[in-house]
Amino acid sequence: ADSSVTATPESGDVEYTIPVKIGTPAQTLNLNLDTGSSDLWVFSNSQVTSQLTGHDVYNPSKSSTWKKLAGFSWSIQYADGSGASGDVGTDTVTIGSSTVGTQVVEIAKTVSSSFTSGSNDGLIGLAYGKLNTVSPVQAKTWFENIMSSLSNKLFTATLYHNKAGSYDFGYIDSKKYTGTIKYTPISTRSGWWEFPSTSYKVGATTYSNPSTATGIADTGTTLLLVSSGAAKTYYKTVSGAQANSQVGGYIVPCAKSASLPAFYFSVGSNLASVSGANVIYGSSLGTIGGVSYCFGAIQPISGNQYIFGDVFFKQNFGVFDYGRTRFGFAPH
Ligand SMILES: O=C(CCCl)NNC1=[NH+]CCN1
Repeated sequence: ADSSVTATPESGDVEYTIPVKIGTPAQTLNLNLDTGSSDLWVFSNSQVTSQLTGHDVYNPSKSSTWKKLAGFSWSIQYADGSGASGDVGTDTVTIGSSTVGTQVVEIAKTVSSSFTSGSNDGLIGLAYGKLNTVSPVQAKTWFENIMSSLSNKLFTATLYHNKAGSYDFGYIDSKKYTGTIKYTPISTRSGWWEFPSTSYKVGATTYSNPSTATGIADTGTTLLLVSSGAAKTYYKTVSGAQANSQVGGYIVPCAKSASLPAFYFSVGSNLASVSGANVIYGSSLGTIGGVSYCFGAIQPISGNQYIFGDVFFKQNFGVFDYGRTRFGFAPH
């Protein structure tokens, strides 16, 4: 059955979690819906208790429908250096009113410090199953398991700054965006929701990326990670902006002044944009010369696979169309 679930921004819009019901009776955990990975893993009672403070925990021994997969394991490292690993089983997993009766659930035995101190109780990865880390047999994602029961094999993302949004499964709610949805074919070779991103625009000038440059639509990444050239070109136009090695990236004056232009970047053959106001990320890091500075939402990444994270989705409705191997967006 098609369904919708609330997407809650964790502090500072660092990530967006959804309530996921696992097992019988249902144990509800708040998972980070991550279109940049493909493992469904949860905090569990297999971890040392010092890792569990402040988290909801899945205890498979309390679920009558849990089945352990003996000899299976998982271990994942994310691009931001965080990671987790543990054991594997199956159980019933419900999001909204959509239930997969036998979903591979990866229970954590250990997680890295950023997860211990973070606000999620695990991740639900909705990229392609080919990125799943379960061994010796890779697992399908929850979406790959549910999609044949949906009206359309797609899900959409509607995220906001500091306000509850939603993920919808199986349908497109035309009230959630403006204008028309622009689609681009996805190349599934890598397993990510990946498409060409060969240009960007700052002010009136359009610049080229390498012809092989791509971007991925990644709700599990907080910011907009672009080429070093694009970041440099953008911040050159922002009075007061600077690359700050102490902070580890570009910082900008927090005052929402008009001097922050929009940043445009190609998603396939269409241009997407992030407004200047959305380039100011989080709250003040401190003052320099009496001016309070904030972290920039546009930051450089090495290589030519850019990562369009939550900053993109705070301004654009996203359509992950698995059935037609395409990604679509429209301003919201
Ligand atoms: O790992 C990535 C980048 C894929 Cl290129 N996104 N997803 C994620 N989940 C937790 C931290 N980051």
